[in-house]
Amino acid sequence: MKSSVATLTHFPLGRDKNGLATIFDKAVLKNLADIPKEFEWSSEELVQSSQEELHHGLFQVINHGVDLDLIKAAYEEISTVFNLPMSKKLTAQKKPDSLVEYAGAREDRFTSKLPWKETLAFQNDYNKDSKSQVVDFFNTAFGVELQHPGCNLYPACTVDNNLTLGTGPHRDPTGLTFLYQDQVGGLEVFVDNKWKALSYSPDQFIVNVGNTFMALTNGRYKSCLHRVLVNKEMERKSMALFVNPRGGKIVSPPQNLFSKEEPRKYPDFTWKEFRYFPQKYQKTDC
Ligand SMILES: O=C(O)CCC(=O)C(=O)O
Ligand SMILES: [Fe+2]
Repeated sequence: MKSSVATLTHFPLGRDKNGLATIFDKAVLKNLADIPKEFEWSSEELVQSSQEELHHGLFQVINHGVDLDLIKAAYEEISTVFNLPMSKKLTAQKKPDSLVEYAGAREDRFTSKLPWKETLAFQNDYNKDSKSQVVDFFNTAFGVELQHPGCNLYPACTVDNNLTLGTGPHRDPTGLTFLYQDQVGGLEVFVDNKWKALSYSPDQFIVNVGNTFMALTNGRYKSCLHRVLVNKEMERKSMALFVNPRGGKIVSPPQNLFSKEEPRKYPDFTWKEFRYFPQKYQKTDC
């Protein structure tokens, strides 16, 4: 028998009683008989990418010095938050003066081809005591950098339609994205014209080159095309740290990275102008 929720007009999983908030509730999802059409990606998007030659722009990092117990504790915290009642989570929907933002299926940004996930984003300022080389680099290049941590929960997608994605193919607009995925796996990168799965390892961070870093290196580092598959049995959680320039800082590559033979590939831009462009046109949360 088909679930009646799939017949609601605007958003198949429903809205709150004020009509403002998207309901993307794993308790409801597990009873769906069909995947709502908003979550179906086209077969091209599932298989292909562009013709250009791609370097994958992704690094797997171990020996990073982050305590595994800290990662575990962060995961427990994420579970606590995502397991809160839906009514509580919806109170953290985007408000103009809030740094915390909860969203279900990102329906606030897209109305079709939705990602099968809930997200919680927040913001923290640069830690001046940090000894990290990456932070130092961004600090030198951009003055003071801004970090956006976020976490994702991908509910199990029990209906087997082969068209639903946890996160659709996209490149992050960021400088760099640091990612941690759990044992469920599902993160894939497009390399040598194929999607390649990234295996899970408890001590592994994944670093993606984003479009801003690509522009900063005049295209020497390619930004990474990636996506996340859904899992039929298990829910998946991931944590991301998006490292970006301060809003008003102009992103411009150093002079020695371009010449007559190797001209500028991208115009100057500020992160403030740039960040909302991919949010509008691509499936990404950064
Ligand atoms: O959940 C993940 O592993 C990746 C999420 C992602 O690509 C993003 O938030 O930009
Ligand atoms: Fe991403």
